[in-house]
Amino acid sequence: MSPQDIRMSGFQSRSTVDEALAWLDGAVQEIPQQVEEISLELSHGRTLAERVVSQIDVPGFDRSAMDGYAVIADETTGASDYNPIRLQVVGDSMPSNGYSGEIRSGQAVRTMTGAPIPRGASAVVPAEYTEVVDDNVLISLTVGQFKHIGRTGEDIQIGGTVVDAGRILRPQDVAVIASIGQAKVTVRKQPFVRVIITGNELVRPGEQKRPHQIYEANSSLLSGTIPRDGGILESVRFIEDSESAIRNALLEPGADVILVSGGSSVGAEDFAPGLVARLGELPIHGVAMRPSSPTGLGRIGNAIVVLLPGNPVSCLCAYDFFAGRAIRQLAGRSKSWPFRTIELPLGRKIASAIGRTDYCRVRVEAGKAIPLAISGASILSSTTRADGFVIVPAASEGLPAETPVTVLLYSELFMTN
Ligand SMILES: Nc1nc2c(c(=O)[nH]1)N[C@H]1C(S)=C(S)[C@@H](COP(=O)(O)OP(=O)(O)OC[C@H]3O[C@@H](n4cnc5c(N)ncnc54)[C@H](O)[C@@H]3O)O[C@H]1N2
Ligand code: MOO
Repeated sequence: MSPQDIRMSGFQSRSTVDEALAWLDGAVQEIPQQVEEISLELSHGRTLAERVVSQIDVPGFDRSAMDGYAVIADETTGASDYNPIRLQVVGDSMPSNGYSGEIRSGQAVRTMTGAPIPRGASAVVPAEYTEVVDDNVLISLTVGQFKHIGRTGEDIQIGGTVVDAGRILRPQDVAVIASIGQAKVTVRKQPFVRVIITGNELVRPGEQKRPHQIYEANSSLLSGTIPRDGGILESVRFIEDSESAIRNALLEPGADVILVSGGSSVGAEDFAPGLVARLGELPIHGVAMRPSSPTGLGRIGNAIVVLLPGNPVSCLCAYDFFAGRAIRQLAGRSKSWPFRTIELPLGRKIASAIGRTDYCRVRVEAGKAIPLAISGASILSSTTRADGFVIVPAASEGLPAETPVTVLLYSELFMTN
């Protein structure tokens, strides 16, 4: 056994969650930020790396906001149902095909929504307040200057910032960038995340299993959480518990983050910790938390490696505490939790221990956060019965019933940068 080999000897000491997070954030920050230029249609949900500045005014010309008649506003003064004003219709202004002349006193131009306002006109009277009589139009509404005219640059002005860097692009952000004629944007690269699933007892869903085998669930979990956090699932590799196979999967280039599920602990077949320590570094292995205490954090070259405990709840918990946070930051998102929260009183006490952070699944019922009774780290269904979770901080010995707590809601996502 190498000096770092703790197999079958147990964790000698554990890092605190804060220490683990501090190492992780530091390691992520050392990785140079990478950006790429992509076409606009592919940019939804991506993090904008450079602010977008408009080279044009939008609209680029004064345009009609109504179907109706472009007029000289002053000439409608006093117009009403009882006192319509007669103007001569001298032409049409259509979108993309404006009226080429200039309106003079006593004239109007039939105009459509979005069409350029003819020279000389200063307002639009909507069709509802007009009546056509031969070549003339009767106007029964008094309109002020620029009424129903969309002014040049009223939406976006030349040189104005349209969307700031750091924004996770929403559909309307992408649309506004399209509206200034830009077809590409520079965004943060998404990290490639490799998932290595270890465990000789695992069988893929859909296949036959023998009595002591179990169906593999963690890759199904991670293939949902990784894209949620802005990562790209590079590959899922199902690997036998053999040192050389795990070593190859760790060393192959192409991943920014490597998640190893299972084999994180101190069992005889738990090869991953020793390998990561020897191929790179594993400064965190064993965290004072429940579940997920065997979690490991390290790196090999520029790739961040997270050892996720095999127990599915621990896998989810360790992913959310550490892996997701790293992936979000690499994707240019916030390191904070991607869940909406609510404050509720606890329905029942939660036991904990000083020095240990607890991840406690709760149901929300009748305005209270009810801790789930059966909630061991192997009870995956506890996470589907739960609405969210409460974090009991290391400084706390536990929380009595009625304590106000913050519930992080699994199904209400909240993405920020
Ligand atoms: N001496 C010690 N033993 C253990 C400790 C410890 O501190 N000292 N910690 C325990 C805790 S806590 C956990 S969690 C586990 C984590 O161990 P591993 O990461 O090595 O996980 P495995 O042994 O491979 O698996 C644990 C459990 O989960 C099932 N599993 C594994 N992978 C999957 C998967 N992809 N899908 C579904 N289920 C999976 C596996 O069959 C086991 O039942 O270590 C304890 N031991
Ligand atoms: O992380 Mo293990 O967390 O409790 O079964």
